[in-house]
Amino acid sequence: MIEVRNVFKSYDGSTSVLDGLSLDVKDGEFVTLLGPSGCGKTTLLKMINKLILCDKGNIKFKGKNLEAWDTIKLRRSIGYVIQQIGLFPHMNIEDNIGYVLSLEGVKTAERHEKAVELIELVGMDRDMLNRYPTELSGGQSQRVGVARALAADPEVVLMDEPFGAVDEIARTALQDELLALQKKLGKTILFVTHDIQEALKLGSKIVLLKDGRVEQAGTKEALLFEPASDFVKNFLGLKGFKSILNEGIMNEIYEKVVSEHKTMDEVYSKLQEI
Ligand SMILES: Nc1ncnc2c1ncn2[C@@H]1O[C@H](COP(=O)(O)OP(=O)(O)OP(=O)(O)O)[C@@H](O)[C@H]1O
Repeated sequence: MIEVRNVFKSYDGSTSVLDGLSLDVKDGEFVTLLGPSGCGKTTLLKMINKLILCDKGNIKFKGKNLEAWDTIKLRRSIGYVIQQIGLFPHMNIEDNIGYVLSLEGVKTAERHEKAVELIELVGMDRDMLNRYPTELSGGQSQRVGVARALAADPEVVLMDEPFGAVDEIARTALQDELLALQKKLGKTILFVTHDIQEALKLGSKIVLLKDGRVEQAGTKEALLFEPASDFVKNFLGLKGFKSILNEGIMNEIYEKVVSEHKTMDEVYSKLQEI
């Protein structure tokens, strides 16, 4: 779906932000892009959406070079969700979601139908369509951002720290819903995050960037158990392990310990046993 080959980018003509980056995103894949602040994650997403151009290298979308794509057509095939989702404050939620469709000349009744379908798809009540952006919580705004990005039925959705500004409970719910949504719709997703647990939870493939290049790409098991470098090992570290344990093992340990009413000493020796 997306092929990035040996891409270079410098904003100031001397420091490389992307430094020979290559990356593949396959049809239906959920790829999470992880890396230290400033390593070029947002730059790469903007490049795929033709918001900025690379200095050298090549990017293909569906087998065709980006230069050969009509920019408007490309952007309609690629949904884009960012942290400050930028809903239009003077439009209600229905019009926000249907904005791209209105540009395409889709009639009001059809836009309404689509907005109802999408708002319910992202787990919100259709009554919310009449509200204005200032009347929504942070988590609800992000859901609307996802609904809006899906309105033109894009094949790919680029997401740049979409859940960065919401609290942990809303964030966990949004992550679970996004996973369910991706399973249902089969969209290809490229998701930027600086949160290690989020990257490992969501991605079927995790790509760790360092200094504008891919340090390692693979499943979470590959990155955790076969790190390509000390950087990968140290970057994922204990947080990475904890996020695997979260998926059941921690629960099992907790249930075991709680149900057996151990004293702290007993708990400690039990944990050592495990
Ligand atoms: N328009 C710009 N002009 C000049 N420098 C820029 C511009 N946009 C980004 N940069 C610089 O390029 C580098 C990479 O930025 P980018 O936003 O791609 O990183 P990132 O990995 O997404 O970072 P973060 O995790 O902090 O969001 C940074 O050093 C940033 O300061």
